[in-house]
Formats: sequence, structure tokens, C-alpha cells
Amino acid sequence: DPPKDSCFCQLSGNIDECSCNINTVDHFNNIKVYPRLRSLLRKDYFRFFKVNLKRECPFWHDDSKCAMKYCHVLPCGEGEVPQGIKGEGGRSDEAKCEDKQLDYLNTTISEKMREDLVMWTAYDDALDDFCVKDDKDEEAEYVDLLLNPERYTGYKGTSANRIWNSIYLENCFRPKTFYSLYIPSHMLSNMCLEERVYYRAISGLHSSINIHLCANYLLSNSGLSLANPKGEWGPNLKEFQRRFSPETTNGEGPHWLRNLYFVYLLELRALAKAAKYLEHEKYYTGDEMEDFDTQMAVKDLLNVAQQFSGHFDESSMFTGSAQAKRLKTEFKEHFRNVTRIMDCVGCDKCKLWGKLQTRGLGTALKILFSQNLNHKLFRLQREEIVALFNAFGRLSTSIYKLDDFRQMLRGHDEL
Ligand SMILES: Cc1cc2nc3c(=O)[nH]c(=O)nc-3n(C[C@H](O)[C@H](O)[C@H](O)COP(=O)(O)OP(=O)(O)OC[C@H]3O[C@@H](n4cnc5c(N)ncnc54)[C@H](O)[C@@H]3O)c2cc1C
Repeated sequence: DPPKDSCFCQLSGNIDECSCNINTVDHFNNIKVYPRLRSLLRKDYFRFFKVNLKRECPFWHDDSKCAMKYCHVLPCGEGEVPQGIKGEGGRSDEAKCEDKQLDYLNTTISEKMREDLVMWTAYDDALDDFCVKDDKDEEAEYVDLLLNPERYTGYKGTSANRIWNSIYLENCFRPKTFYSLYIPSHMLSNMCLEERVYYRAISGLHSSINIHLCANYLLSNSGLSLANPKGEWGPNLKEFQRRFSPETTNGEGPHWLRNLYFVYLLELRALAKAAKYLEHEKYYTGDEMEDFDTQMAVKDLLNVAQQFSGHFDESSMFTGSAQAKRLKTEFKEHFRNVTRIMDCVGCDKCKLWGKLQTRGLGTALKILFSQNLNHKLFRLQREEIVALFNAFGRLSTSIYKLDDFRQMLRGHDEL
């Protein structure tokens, strides 16, 4: 028999492309980050996410909607979302009044101001290149993330595989002569840093999504009785082993888990880098006490993020040559495509979390590769901030859940 903890025995040592190791991240995350995020993401500001789940898939026609009830998303009803969040940009009525005056003044706006406004808009558009936005769509709705947790939905088969396929095959930089779905880890060394970073980030996100479905698995359908109408949910060790042990994944499972740590460090670095900006955000919901608490909790988390000593170093990416510039454009284009592919996901719950996590990752990339972070015009929109923190929350939870699986495997070995 293969060793029972084979998913984990290769999961140690340095994290690829980074200067710190797995144990350090485990400890840092499980003790310091995870508990803080858990309470922060329950705050009103972070629990409501505006998203359009009705956009048509721009790439292919697919009717295979997931029929299981666990695929459904409950959008928020009238009155459930705090007014402050729904208000333009989440600002107070007072601020909106000021805007009205501004509107009035706009009619006599000077040529110089008009130029500034045009520049501002162009600047916003240029910066947001890593994601295709949908929260301003007419069909976009607020969703309460706490009522729609990411977990097993039963979405699988051709439709799910097609999404992952197209993310890896069509939209990823890859060795030109290579056609299997994933890039074997030993071939990554032939790729340049930017390409490896791109692949590892996507693969890490894929791992995280699959860890969540294993950790929150529908254990018993028979539970859908009167006694337990919501079913019985919990960790499924077998499913986890099938997805990540070297024996069932051609030796790749542990590398996929390492990529989870990689994308975690990438987003952690983005939070630390944008800490100054994020500390000054108001986190406005209209409830003064709640907003103050949220701001304090964010500051506390950002402090922890800044103290981490083994941060990912993005400074050597996209630097120098004209080729590097082209690479950055390609990188953005590929990633924007990934955010568009999310409109093709045939299960609303998966689509919701897929959109949120790719938007969060895109926001992290925008922060990491923006030359203008300290510029007064640099701005993040509410949905970007909500996505960034929640996406990081997902990765943090995945690392935390890995520890549960590790313990369960040890328990098995002792039996
Ligand atoms: C955006 C999105 C969100 C989803 N959200 C959910 C959800 O919330 N709940 C749910 O139950 N299901 C969700 N799914 C479905 C889930 O991810 C799987 O696709 C499904 O469970 C089928 O799994 P599979 O074994 O066929 O392998 P898949 O996960 O579909 O993977 C396909 C192939 O990719 C390779 N691969 C697997 N993992 C990695 C990795 N980390 N890095 C690189 N290559 C890898 C393997 O060769 C594997 O055979 C989602 C799918 C997508 C595309």
C-alpha cells in the first residue's frame, strides 16, 4: 500500500519562487491570519458582493446547467443589503449631496478639469486590465456570501472539465508542443518566471476550489429527510486523497498543493503592498460602529501581513526589455480571458465563487504590477476590495483545512 499521507510527505521545504517554507506559512496562516480573516469576513462590508451571474458565455454555447439544488445562489432581497453599501461607491448621503453640487458645478467645468476627468477615467480603465468587470451591469445583484458558502455542489463532468481545460489549454502560456491538460512540474523550469507565476497562480486557485469541495462535502443525501433537511456536510478524506495523492495524479498532486501556498503568498504580498491605501479606506456601510470596527480589524490584519518576513518578491517580473513589456500585456490578456471564462461556468454557486476569486486574484495582480500605487489617483473599487479580502480568505481557509486533512490521515495511520 502507498503511504497514507503521501499527499503531505512531499509538502515541505521551500515554496517555489519564494523565499519561505511551507511550515512557516502553515504556522503564520493558521495561528495569525485565519482567525482574523474569519471574523473580518463576517462584517457587513465584506459579506455582500455584487455580481452578474447572468452574463452569456462569450466562448461557446452550453446548456448544461447544474440541476442540483446546491448549485443555486440566493440573491439578496430588497432591504437586506445595508443602504450605505448600495449607495454610489458606498458613501454617505452627505457625500452624495456634495456630488450633486459637483454635478451642478460640472456644467461650468473648466477645460483643465475636464481634461483631468478624462485622464482619471482613462487611468481607471488602464489599471483595471486584469479583470473584466460586471458589477455595473444592469443584471448584477448583491449576494450574501455567508448564506451561499463555497462547498461541494456536484458540478463535474464535461462542463466543469471544459472550463478548466480552456483555462489551462487556451489561456495559459505553455510549452508550445505540449498538449496535456496540466503542465508537469518538471517542465516548468523551461518556462520564464512570469509564465511560471501565471501557471502556479491558476493551479493554486484550482487546488483551493477543490480543497473546499472536499472539506465541505455532501456526506449524506439521505440526510435530506425531515430530520436533516439541509443534508450532512463535512470533510471527505477519500475525495481529498483521490485529488491530491501522487498515486492518482501522476505524481502531480503535491505540486498542486504547493501552488496553493504560492498563490497565497502572492495575495498576501498584494495586501501588504497596498496596506497604506487599504488602511485609509472607510469600509462604509452606514453603521458608524460597525464601520469603525471593520476599519480596526482591517488595520490589524494588514499589520500582521506586513510583519511577514518571507514575502513574494514581484520586483523581478516584467522589468527591462521590450519583451518584458509584451509579456505583461499577454499576462493581462490571458488573465482577463480567465475572468470571462467564468461566465461559462454551468453552476451558479461555482460561478459566484469563481468570479469572486478571479476578481480577487486580478486585484492582487493589479496591485503588484501597478507602477502607480502611491499616486493619488490610484483607486480600488468596493467590489475589488471585497473580492481581494474574500479571495485571500478562501486561500487561507484552504491552508487551514489542509491541516485538518493532515490530522485525519495521521489518525488513520495510528489505527
Ligand atoms: C470555476 C470553477 C469553480 C468550481 N467550483 C466548484 C464548487 O464550488 N463546488 C464543487 O463541488 N465543484 C466546483 N467546481 C468543479 C470542480 O472544480 C471539478 O471540476 C469537479 O469536481 C470535477 O473534478 P475532476 O476530478 O474531474 O478534476 P478537475 O478539478 O475538473 O480537474 C481537471 C484536471 O485538471 C488537472 N488538475 C486538477 N487539479 C489541478 C491543479 N490544482 N493544478 C493543475 N492541474 C490540476 C487534473 O489533470 C484534472 O484531471 C468548479 C469548477 C470550476 C471550473
